[in-house]
Amino acid sequence: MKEVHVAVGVILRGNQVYVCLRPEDKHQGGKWEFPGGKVDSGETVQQALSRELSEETGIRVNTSSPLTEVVHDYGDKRVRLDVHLVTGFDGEPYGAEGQQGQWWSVDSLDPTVFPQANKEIINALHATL
Ligand SMILES: Nc1nc2c([nH]c(=O)n2[C@H]2C[C@H](O)[C@@H](COP(=O)(O)OP(=O)(O)OP(=O)(O)O)O2)c(=O)[nH]1
Ligand SMILES: [Mg+2]
Repeated sequence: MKEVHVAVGVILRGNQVYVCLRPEDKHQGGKWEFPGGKVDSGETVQQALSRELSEETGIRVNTSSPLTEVVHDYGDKRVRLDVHLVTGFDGEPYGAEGQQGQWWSVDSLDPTVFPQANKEIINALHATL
């Protein structure tokens, strides 16, 4: 199965991260996610991260650092999540594609409301902060 390369941004402010609700009609729909999306051909991960976060949350990424990389096979789709911690940005994130968005405290993140691959992201986040 082809692997989909995805740039994911964990937007961090204080002890909170910004999460969005995936639309029902999408893969893993109805789950909460960290904003991001597919790395287009000819694009660096950094470029994809900036583009996707601008499209999905309206922010401009200024400072980010690699957090972790997670490969996960959902059976119907295999993803490689290139996850970056976004600590510097301009603007106030919002659901720019009409999706719900919320700030959640890092300590209270419940892995069961995210896609399965996110358990590793949340673990990495706790280990880093
Ligand atoms: N953005 C994001 N995707 C995640 C997370 N966890 C996880 O398993 N995924 C998976 C779900 C999707 O299969 C894939 C991301 O694809 P996407 O639907 O966001 O891609 P995209 O923004 O480019 O949108 P589209 O072209 O499919 O409309 O990665 C996460 O925390 N954030
Ligand atoms: Mg997306």
